[in-house]
Amino acid sequence: MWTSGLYVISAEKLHPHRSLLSVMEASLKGGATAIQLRDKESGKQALIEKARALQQLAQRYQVPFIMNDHLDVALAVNADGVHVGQGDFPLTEARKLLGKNKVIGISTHTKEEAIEAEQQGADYIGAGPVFGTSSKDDTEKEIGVDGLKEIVGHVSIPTVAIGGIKLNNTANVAATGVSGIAVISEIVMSDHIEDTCSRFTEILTETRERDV
Ligand SMILES: Cc1ncc(COP(=O)(O)OP(=O)(O)O)c(N)n1
Ligand SMILES: Cc1nc(C(=O)O)sc1CCOP(=O)(O)O
Ligand SMILES: [Mg+2]
Repeated sequence: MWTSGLYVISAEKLHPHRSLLSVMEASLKGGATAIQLRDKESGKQALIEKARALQQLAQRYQVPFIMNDHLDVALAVNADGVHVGQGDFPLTEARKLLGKNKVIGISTHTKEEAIEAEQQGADYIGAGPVFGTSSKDDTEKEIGVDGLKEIVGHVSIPTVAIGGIKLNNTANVAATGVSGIAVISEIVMSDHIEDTCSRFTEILTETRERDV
């Protein structure tokens, strides 16, 4: 299942000297199991062009491409899914427009939000921020590994941990029983993206093998 791995989220402004496509392709070469376009700056036309290019790239690597926030862009490029936040397009309305075969993920910060997300038919939840992050301005309070563990224990759909996830804390995050992890800065700002992604994947696998 793609949610059981490394979900890489874009942040073009963090790598001004490398293109969006080269960064995301390096992530895929390193083993990313899903990619998301997260872009708070571009207008709709540019978003559609970037999303279309990433959808085609993801298809070549046979992983899902998820569009953040913009359901209309997801529909325009036939993305594999959309990720919405608590204040974004309502999940139940998104499902009516996207149908049951597309992926819908939603951000959650508490066990109550996670339970509601599952009841409303989310395919996965993003749970965070686990740790402090500088990649998003308006985050909720850090939930820590204990908060993450609590969320994981209350839902059966896959939980993807997000927020401040680095190589040096991934083993602790993975030990909570999360399905996978979503990462921005540690990957897109890396000088060796492919190797960094491979290392994330190794740590996830090692932790799972140790904990069975
Ligand atoms: C996998 C994943 N989890 C959480 C988020 C955050 O979504 P949201 O709360 O809507 O915040 P923005 O990313 O839109 O600023 C995410 N994008 N992906
Ligand atoms: C996009 C996003 N959403 C979060 C949430 O808690 O919902 S934290 C976050 C930023 C994650 O970036 P980094 O891996 O650089 O910390
Ligand atoms: Mg959002």
